[in-house]
Amino acid sequence: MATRVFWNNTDPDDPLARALQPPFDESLEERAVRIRQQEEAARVSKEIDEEIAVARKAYERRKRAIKILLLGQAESGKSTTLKNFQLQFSPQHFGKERAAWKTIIQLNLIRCIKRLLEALQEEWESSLQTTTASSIAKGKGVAGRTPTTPGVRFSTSPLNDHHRRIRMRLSALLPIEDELMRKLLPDNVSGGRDVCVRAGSGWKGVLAALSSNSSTLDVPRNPQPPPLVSAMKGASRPGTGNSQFKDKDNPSAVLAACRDDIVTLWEDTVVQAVLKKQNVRLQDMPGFFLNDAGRVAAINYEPTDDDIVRARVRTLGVEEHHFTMENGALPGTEWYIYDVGGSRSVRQHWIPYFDDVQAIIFLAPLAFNLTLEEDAKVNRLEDSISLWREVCQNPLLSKTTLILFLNKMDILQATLAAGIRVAKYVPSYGDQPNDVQHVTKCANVSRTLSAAAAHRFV
Ligand SMILES: Nc1nc2c(ncn2[C@@H]2O[C@H](COP(=O)(O)OP(=O)(O)OP(=O)(O)O)[C@@H](O)[C@H]2O)c(=O)[nH]1
Ligand SMILES: [Mg+2]
Repeated sequence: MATRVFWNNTDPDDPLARALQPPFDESLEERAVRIRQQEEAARVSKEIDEEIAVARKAYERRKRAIKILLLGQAESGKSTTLKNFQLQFSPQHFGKERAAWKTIIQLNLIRCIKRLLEALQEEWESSLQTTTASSIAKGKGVAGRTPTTPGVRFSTSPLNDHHRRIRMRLSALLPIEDELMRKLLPDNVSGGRDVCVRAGSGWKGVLAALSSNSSTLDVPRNPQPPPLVSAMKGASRPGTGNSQFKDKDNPSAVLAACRDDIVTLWEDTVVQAVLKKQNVRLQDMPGFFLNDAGRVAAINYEPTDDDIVRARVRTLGVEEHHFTMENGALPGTEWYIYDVGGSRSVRQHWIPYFDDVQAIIFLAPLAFNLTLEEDAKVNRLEDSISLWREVCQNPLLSKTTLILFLNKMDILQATLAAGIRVAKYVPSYGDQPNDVQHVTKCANVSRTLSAAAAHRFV
């Protein structure tokens, strides 16, 4: 058998060749061992050569690929832009992630329900009163009942026992949320009201596996009566072989069991009045799916493309998305899109990506009446403007193409149509007309920035 050796110099004066010479008195066994070692060394060397060739090819491919960095404050729409891009130009890749998004959408719905239940709880607590002789005389009491003894606590809320019962049943969704969040973020980072994911943690794989496992569970197609009730009473125990134990950990089954309650509670006029009174606009929450609850909470729910685009996860860190364009102007080209977290505490992680991308797409939502979630003193529009200014003036980006997307136009139009005045929230806006055209012009500060103006697109 031919043996490949590292060093093939047979010059007797060469010190390395001399050192590698087999000893004169080498036995047959020693020779066999030596040859085996040489063969092993040759195999390892070949493997290393192949790995280097693969890495070089990947490096060349990456060098030729189009690399884009998405920037902007939290909730500016970076991940949504990425999803829209994938949906448009790489639909097969987009479709493969459907299972992971299903769980995120279910979590988004559960978060909305949680906020709704909190608002109801606040209403009950704020309406609690203690009877006094005068309140009894006025006939005040719990819906339809008049307390007759002074010192008894009662509620003056229009919410009644029917709402209370629904709320109790829906509270079974909360442990599901905790459990899913533990699987998504084992280090338990709080994302405030949002579902969070850590970049590079393989969260889509974790969720896709969860989603396919839960669809193979023995779940009732028409959960009547809801399995949830027995789960809440602790009737199902592990090891009993009762499929209802599995159901209580399965988001699809629990949501299906709660579906009618969710729809009933959300559509209830008294509940809507309470939300209005408390100034709680759940429809403005990122990842709002209560209007779709009948569909999303169905046992056989499959997310639509639109659901996936609307789903909300807060990005922590920087996520690299690599895909090949399937259609469009450049089919077959490889793209790397970096999606970053936008909240103030994570913006320092953007810098290492600055010198490796050809273009930056900067998302600036025209949310003039909102403040940052991480700092309620900072107006979102003003933050976007100063952030865009910093990006434009960064010397590391002097050769990078910068593209400004003025985002969430639909929200701007609705806000202006509701008569909300920009100057009230952004004093520097002055007495300019309160219309889309002027707000857009105000946000487009790039015109005033001198640095590398040739590379700015708006
Ligand atoms: N109405 C409306 N909503 C939008 C638009 N673009 C994005 N959204 C919503 O805004 C929310 C935040 O969008 P994301 O894309 O998750 O924001 P992000 O910039 O990635 O946020 P972080 O990951 O926290 O930095 C989501 O619920 C989106 O559905 C838009 O043009 N109009
Ligand atoms: Mg994001």
